[in-house]
Amino acid sequence: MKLGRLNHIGVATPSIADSVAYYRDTMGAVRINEPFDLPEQGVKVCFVDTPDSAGEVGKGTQIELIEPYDESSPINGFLAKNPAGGQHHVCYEVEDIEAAREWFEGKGKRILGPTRIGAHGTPIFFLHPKDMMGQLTEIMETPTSA
Ligand SMILES: CC[C@@H](C(=O)O)C(=O)SCCNC(=O)CCNC(=O)[C@H](O)C(C)(C)COP(=O)(O)OP(=O)(O)OC[C@H]1O[C@@H](n2cnc3c(N)ncnc32)[C@H](O)[C@@H]1OP(=O)(O)O
Ligand SMILES: [Co+2]
Repeated sequence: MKLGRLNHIGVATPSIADSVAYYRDTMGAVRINEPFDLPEQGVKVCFVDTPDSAGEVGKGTQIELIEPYDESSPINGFLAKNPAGGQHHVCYEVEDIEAAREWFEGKGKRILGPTRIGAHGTPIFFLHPKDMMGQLTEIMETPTSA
């Protein structure tokens, strides 16, 4: 498996509206996308775009703001421990999601649940933070338009 680009950093928040104000007013983000619900993943989502090395906004790593969708959200435990929110996961792209799954399985890493469709419309899976140097790690297949 070949590690791809850092697609996004997931940031858990009790309020996407408050986080949007922070990225706009304190961090000077020039493009913040419309929030949307992803009930099948138990979260509300909002992407903050950063520029790539050429300065092109929308081509760089994104900040993925995630707020619980309901009481069964997978991020409720994290927010109970970190009520103000904080860095929740890192997400790397790969060319072939099934090959990546086999790669991590072969290394004895715990995969959290099935491969499913993520917020970018491509397949994703998660790896347990205790097997990944303390970081909850999301692996996503590179979008074909990228
Ligand atoms: C927007 C859609 C999608 C995308 O396309 O990008 C997403 O990103 S969705 C993001 C939300 N979804 C997920 O996080 C799914 C995967 N997560 C899980 O299955 C669980 O959250 C979890 C990682 C298994 C944690 O479950 P939880 O019940 O909250 O905690 P535990 O008590 O079981 O935790 C065990 C252990 O791990 C530590 N921990 C928990 N979360 C994190 C984290 N985000 N980063 C680092 N460490 C984490 C936790 O503190 C426990 O440690 P100890 O206390 O030392 O036992
Ligand atoms: Co994510």
